[in-house]
Amino acid sequence: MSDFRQQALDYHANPKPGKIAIQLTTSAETADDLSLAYSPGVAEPVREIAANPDDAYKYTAKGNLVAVITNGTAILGLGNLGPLASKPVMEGKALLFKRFADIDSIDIEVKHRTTEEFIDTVANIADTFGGINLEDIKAPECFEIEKALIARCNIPVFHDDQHGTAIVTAAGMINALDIQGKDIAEVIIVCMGAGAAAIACMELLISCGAQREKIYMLDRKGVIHTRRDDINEYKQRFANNTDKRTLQDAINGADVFVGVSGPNVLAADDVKLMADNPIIFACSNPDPEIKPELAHAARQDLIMATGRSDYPNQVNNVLCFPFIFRGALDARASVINEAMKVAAVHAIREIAKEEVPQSVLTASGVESLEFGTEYIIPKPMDPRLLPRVARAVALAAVETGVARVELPENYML
Ligand SMILES: NC(=O)C1=CN([C@@H]2O[C@H](COP(=O)(O)OP(=O)(O)OC[C@H]3O[C@@H](n4cnc5c(N)ncnc54)[C@H](OP(=O)(O)O)[C@@H]3O)[C@@H](O)[C@H]2O)C=CC1
Ligand SMILES: CC(=O)C(=O)O
Ligand SMILES: [Mg+2]
Repeated sequence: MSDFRQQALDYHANPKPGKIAIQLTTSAETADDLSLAYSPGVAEPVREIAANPDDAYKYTAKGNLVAVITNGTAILGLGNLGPLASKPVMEGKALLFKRFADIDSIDIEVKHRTTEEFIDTVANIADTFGGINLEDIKAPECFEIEKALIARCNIPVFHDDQHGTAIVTAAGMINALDIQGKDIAEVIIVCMGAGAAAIACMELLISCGAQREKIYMLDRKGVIHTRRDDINEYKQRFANNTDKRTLQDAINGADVFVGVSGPNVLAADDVKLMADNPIIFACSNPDPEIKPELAHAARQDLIMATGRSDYPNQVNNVLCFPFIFRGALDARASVINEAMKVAAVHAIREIAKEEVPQSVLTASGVESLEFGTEYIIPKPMDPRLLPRVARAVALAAVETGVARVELPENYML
């Protein structure tokens, strides 16, 4: 067994199995404590909440509690390995919520027969939580699931693989285009993958100025074009009126490659076909569409990003979901809307242009980081992400009328 594999297994097995636990927040030592925490004292908040459901935010952990919910149908780029196998990833998301935004979170892996059954299961438990982070649910079901749950729940429901990924991709892409001297409205974009992450990433890039007809989206069968009759309604939106059929057809002369598909689908020879100063976001986890070493060997003028922590330029939804939920929970937003997402894009990308704190350099094991080809986006452990992104998101919630509490004027300042 490789050293790294054993290290990863040991990390998950020790000192206790898994990565999260529950901690008490009040004293529960004495008989007096117990009479308050449990019977008879617990009856008092029960009565209050029964009379006024909003008091659940006052007397329970609801307001700082996010459920990470999956059915395990698209676990990273590993595919449909079922709910139980997805548990380490979901515990990982809970770890990240706590580590980066002090949000308590619990993973819930749901077995189900039909999409309706999944939706019912989540909708029926939603009131327990302050927010729901849907994770690793494959397309196209993920679109219907998220839409139905947003309609049925009065707390934010956010499919991280769609919107978290799109927000971070847009933030990194705007900066990368800036560095490469390219105009988002002019660039030819190849998107490998046509699932949850791909559709959301391309829609957000279009909102940021990219031209739909300059996007070539590919699934396992090749380019999605207007003469295909085997594509769902979500892929249909990206059907390009083109004669291009293969990855090689599409990437010839392309400025940008965004990979949200699977491992090793982009060859060094494909990279050589791209336009000058190309950008490659190979975001499949754990193994990217192309290894950075191979891509850099093929092109000197490249900006390269992956979803991983062990290469420069980590384009990963961890840069978004803890912070966007912090802002949404603090504003008690009823939803996470477009304005909140766009606010997150700009808050994230601006940080990369500023001087990097020493704590980030130390945690990254480097002497310096400066906005440029090897540093297009902040590191996840950057302490500025929490206040900046949460504030931008919460203010956007207030401005768009979805906040349900007043924010202190100096919130996160
Ligand atoms: N870095 C990050 O932050 C994130 C990265 N991702 C990565 O994106 C990938 C997709 O995730 P997600 O969108 O949630 O999953 P989905 O199952 O919703 O979509 C997967 C898509 O990728 C396509 N695909 C898979 N393998 C290949 C291949 N070999 N060649 C071409 N297309 C392929 C599928 O094609 P078809 O439609 O034909 O089946 C499908 O369109 C994963 O690798 C995941 O790790 C996802 C979220 C965040
Ligand atoms: C990062 C992530 O959410 C994924 O790869 O699915
Ligand atoms: Mg995911």
